[in-house]
Order: sequence, then C-alpha cells, then structure tokens
Amino acid sequence: MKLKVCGMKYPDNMLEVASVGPDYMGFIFWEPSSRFFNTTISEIPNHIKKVGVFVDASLEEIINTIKRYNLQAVQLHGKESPDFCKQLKGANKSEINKPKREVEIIKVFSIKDDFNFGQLQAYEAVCDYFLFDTKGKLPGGNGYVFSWEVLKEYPSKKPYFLSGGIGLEETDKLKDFLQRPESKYCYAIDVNSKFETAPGLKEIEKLKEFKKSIE
Ligand SMILES: O=C(O)c1ccccc1NCC(=O)[C@H](O)[C@H](O)COP(=O)(O)O
Repeated sequence: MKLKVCGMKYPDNMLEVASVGPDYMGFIFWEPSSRFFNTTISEIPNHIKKVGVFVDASLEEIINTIKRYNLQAVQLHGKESPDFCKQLKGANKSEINKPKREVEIIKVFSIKDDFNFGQLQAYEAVCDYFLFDTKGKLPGGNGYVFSWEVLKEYPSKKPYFLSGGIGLEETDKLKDFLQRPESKYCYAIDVNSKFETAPGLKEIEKLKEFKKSIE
C-alpha cells in the first residue's frame, strides 16, 4: 500500500520524512491553512512524488506552481468541476511538463455520513485518482475519520487515496479494511494531522510505525 504524507512545511522535517520512504509528500497551497507552504522544497529523492494541494485555485496559479516546484501531482480539494480538471489535463499534456511524465491529477471528495457516488462518473476520464477525505469545517486537514463503510458502495475501478484523520489508532481498523472487498481499489493512505506535533511538523517515529503497519 502506498503512503502519502500531507501538509509538509519545514525543510529539515521534509528530509526526515523522506527517510521514512513515503510515496507522496503533499504541500498545501491554500493560504488560510496553518500548513500553507510557499518557501523551498528540500532535495528529496525523485521517487517521492511532490503533490501540490489546491482549493479552487485558478488554472494559471496551479500551472505556475507546478512549474515553480516541479510537482508530479496535484490534489484538487475544492469545488473544481470536471471541465476544470479536463482543462488542467489538457494543459498538462501540452505545456506543463513535456517531455517528462504527465502530472497526476487527484480529485478530492469529502464525506460526512453518506455520499452520492454518482458524482464520480463525470470525473472518471479527467483525473487519475480519487481521494476520499472527511467533511469538516476546513477543506482538509480536519483530523476526523469518516465511516469507511460508505465505500462498500464504491462503483468505480479508479484507484483511490483513503484519507481523513488517519493515525496510529486506526491501524487495526485499517488492516481489517484492507482485507475487505471495498478496499480493492484503495491505492494509498493519506496521513496528516494525526502525525503532527505542530501544524506542518511531522513525527518521524510515529510515521515509521504506521508505514510498517500498512506494508
Ligand atoms: O491540511 C490542510 O491544512 C489542508 C487545508 C486545505 C485543504 C487540504 C488540506 N490538507 C489536505 C490533505 O490531503 C490532508 O492530508 C487530508 O485532508 C487529511 O487530513 P487529516 O484529517 O488531518 O488527516
């Protein structure tokens, strides 16, 4: 199972987290967040994909940020429409990253108690992954787990990231979930606030323990 560590902020901490070996590292490009990032990304190994997290940012802002930070993925955490994702995919193919690999598009859906999976259909062709997070006061990083039971209704074959308040306390529940049919397309686990001592500052020992538990 892949691991994404989101909400990185501090250069030394990025290097420490890199040593744990996640597959993705996320950077929040949404100013109101306590994890808002606008400085320099440390030299982390190439196999760790850098993900830019955006909330209803313009196409221009996203493209400029991809270029500035050499991002390999973008996570869209707002109300971005299928057409917006399509435009981003188009820009991606033509101008962002040629001749390198295309930037992955991760579209986020926030879940409270139930969820209308019908809305995924329009995004199938225009994003690479879905990410399921917990609906809360903020667009992301709320620190609450949603009921994964909802995913029994998952109608798609698109791989998804499971997110929302996941910490070491969820390890047993997660192991159980990963045995179930509804986790067939679960591609990665996304963690954030449950591994912090302060916004954007991750706890390395906890991350090591968690990574082992999902291997
Ligand atoms: O983390 C933030 O501050 C944030 C703010 C606005 C949009 C997205 C944000 N985080 C994105 C993530 O991918 C988080 O890992 C995800 O929401 C889960 O966070 P948590 O509930 O703290 O585990």
